[in-house]
Amino acid sequence: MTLTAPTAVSPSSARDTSAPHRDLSDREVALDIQHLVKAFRKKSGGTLLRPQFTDSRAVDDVSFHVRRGEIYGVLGPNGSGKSTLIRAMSTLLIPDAGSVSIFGLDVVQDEAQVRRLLNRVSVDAAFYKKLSPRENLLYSAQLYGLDRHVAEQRALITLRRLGLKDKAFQEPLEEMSRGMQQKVAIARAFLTSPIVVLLDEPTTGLDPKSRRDVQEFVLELRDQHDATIILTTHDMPEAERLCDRIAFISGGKFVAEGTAEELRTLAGPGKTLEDAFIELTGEDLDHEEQS
Ligand SMILES: Nc1ncnc2c1ncn2[C@@H]1O[C@H](COP(=O)(O)OP(=O)(O)OP(=O)(O)O)[C@@H](O)[C@H]1O
Repeated sequence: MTLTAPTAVSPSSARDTSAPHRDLSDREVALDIQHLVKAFRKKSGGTLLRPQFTDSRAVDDVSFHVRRGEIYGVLGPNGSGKSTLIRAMSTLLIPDAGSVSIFGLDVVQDEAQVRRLLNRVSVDAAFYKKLSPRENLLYSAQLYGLDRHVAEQRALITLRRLGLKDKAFQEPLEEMSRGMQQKVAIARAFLTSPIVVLLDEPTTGLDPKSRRDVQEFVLELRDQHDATIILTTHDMPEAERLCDRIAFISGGKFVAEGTAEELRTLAGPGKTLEDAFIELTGEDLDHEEQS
């Protein structure tokens, strides 16, 4: 199936839990992704001595743009290519074809400048687990070339905002819950005051309170810090609550893109976003998640 760009929006009788529609069409383009392809070599057969390999496209000819201040969601099951897309946008993977530009800078040609503009939070954030959040963040601040004092203050403000107690700032990370560690990962990403934030499944595995803390922080970033945010998720209510526009990804391809309401409308009257996802991709998000 090819990318469907919904245009006409008819009233939907489905329960509308989505973010209020904001018209961002006059804003400048923050991210422009054109025909992006990233493949990985996978063993496809042969023998132990003569293995055969084929290239499998994790991201397959994906094009989209995101406007300044927009929250853009990429919704798809496990293995659909979300993380690969985020890593290609954040200079961690070199695309095989196509381009990613961030405020006019190319992620391959202008890598150093791009890294000053963006930061990424991933579900598998790496830390020195025996050290405290404070020690981890000060170490990162040093790598970023930031003033220790400024970095510490900035990290404390973010952690407090995310609901972490000051006391936890000094405890070893290995003693903290996944939710708390994720908040530390977010605080670390914000040390550099990025204007583009790539959030790869920021709430996966979090308890409801931590999930809500993180979601509210994302909205605050958008409203108070003029950040442009790309967010991947499997979570339909999260996508509806946070995202101005959503893309459905399946098998490395964008299958549809639009506001939550537009996507629901594509599936028909009275349909939910989940119904739309199943109808447009032929996949069930929950089922994929379990498998
Ligand atoms: N470094 C790699 N080497 C080989 N194959 C990879 C690599 N990274 C990802 N893949 C493959 O690319 C495909 C897409 O993976 P990706 O991690 O981007 O999906 P995802 O949607 O983020 O999944 P999840 O929700 O489980 O994180 C999968 O088939 C995966 O096995």
